Amino acid sequence: MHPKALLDVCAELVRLTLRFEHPADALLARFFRAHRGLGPRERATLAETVYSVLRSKLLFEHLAASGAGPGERRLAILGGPRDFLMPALNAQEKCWLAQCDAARPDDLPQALRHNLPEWLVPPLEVQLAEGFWPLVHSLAQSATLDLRVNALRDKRRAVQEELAAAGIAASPTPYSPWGLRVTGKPALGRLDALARGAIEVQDEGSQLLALLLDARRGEMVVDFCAGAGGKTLAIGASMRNTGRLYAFDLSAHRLDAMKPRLARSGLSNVHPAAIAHERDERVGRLAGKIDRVLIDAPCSGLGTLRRNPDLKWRQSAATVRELAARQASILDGAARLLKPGGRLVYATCSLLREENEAVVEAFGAAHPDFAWLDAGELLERLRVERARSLCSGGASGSAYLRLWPHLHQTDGFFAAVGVRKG
Ligand SMILES: C[S@@+](CC[C@H](N)C(=O)[O-])C[C@H]1O[C@@H](n2cnc3c(N)ncnc32)[C@H](O)[C@@H]1O
Repeated sequence: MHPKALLDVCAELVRLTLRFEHPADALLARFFRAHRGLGPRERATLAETVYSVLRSKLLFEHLAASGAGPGERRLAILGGPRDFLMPALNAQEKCWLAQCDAARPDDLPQALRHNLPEWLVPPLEVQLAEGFWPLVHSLAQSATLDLRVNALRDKRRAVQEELAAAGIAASPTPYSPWGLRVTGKPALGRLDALARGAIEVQDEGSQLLALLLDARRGEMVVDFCAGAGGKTLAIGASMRNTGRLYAFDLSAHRLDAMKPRLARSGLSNVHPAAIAHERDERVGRLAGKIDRVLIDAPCSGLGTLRRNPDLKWRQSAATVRELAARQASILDGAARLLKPGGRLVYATCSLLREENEAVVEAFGAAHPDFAWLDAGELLERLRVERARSLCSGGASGSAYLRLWPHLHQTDGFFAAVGVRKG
């Protein structure tokens, strides 16, 4: 496609994305399905432009206030990869872009440097203090590409060698015993390791949540908010394909997406089931019978801003408040499943205390029949390197798993581990 035409398409996609009617990744996927003729380079340019505009929206809107032509075209010019789009610009646009590039970030107001919505800044500043700006900088980077090796199928070392033979460099993840971190963003679609279920794409942080549940052979386990099964697959493998693993979710559609992954993985201990709500009859029937429950609660997703920068504009203080109420209700419903001595892991990919510590601490205050385990100590016992550096909170300073992009190069995650007293 000629750069001029490509810039027009970039501008149109920016316009559609900034309506925030659909998640950016879904919008792009639909657009690419409808325009199958687009090559990999063109797709990459379009995606990079849209994501860059979402990441730096406040700054770009400020810069785009000068210049001429439609606003979304100016935003697309600011966000687009320079080498590819430069030939599409007229002389006036080139001159304007050079002026924009000359703006010194340090001279700009804070909001144009952090590019976060106003409501999100105080809770992050309070929590992170001097870590606030390192977090901001890490959110401007793209996320790493991590794989989880399915221990039922292969050893991590063997898969690493297989990838190397295919020209893909990968090294063991620093914390997860199952993970490989791939160098760059190679296409993985045609790899035999993927087809035979030896690997799944999964952020190292997600792997650590499944590890923390520590589900054992022969146990009765529930993945309460299983979605398309990212963590279900990891838990099923850690149970060595024994026992019974129920994968619950409200969305039958998401559970359906788990099926081909399950088939590849070789797991036969997983039982997906759609539930209507957290007090569903199915949940009631299993009350008091379950050894371990993972509650990977629906959340604001603010820990995944490197991958989903639109979330910071789609969420608000009000949606976070609503989510916190839903999370409390789901935790309450799911906890009933546990038998005495049974363990729950409550987890989110949110950065906010309101969806994390506050939910768990309110639940703890209302349920004296639950004791709380130290996540740092548990991960240490599971032989995770520098386990306590992944955790914070409580008297020990390592009560909760608390992963941050700027500290751990994972998505942001929270997890707390509770046990029903015997
Ligand atoms: C964070 S996502 C889960 C991601 C999934 N565990 C994974 O690893 O791929 C949260 C999921 O919770 C589901 N959900 C929302 N409300 C629920 C409820 N009341 N009971 C069970 N699942 C629920 C959503 O449909 C969504 O799939």
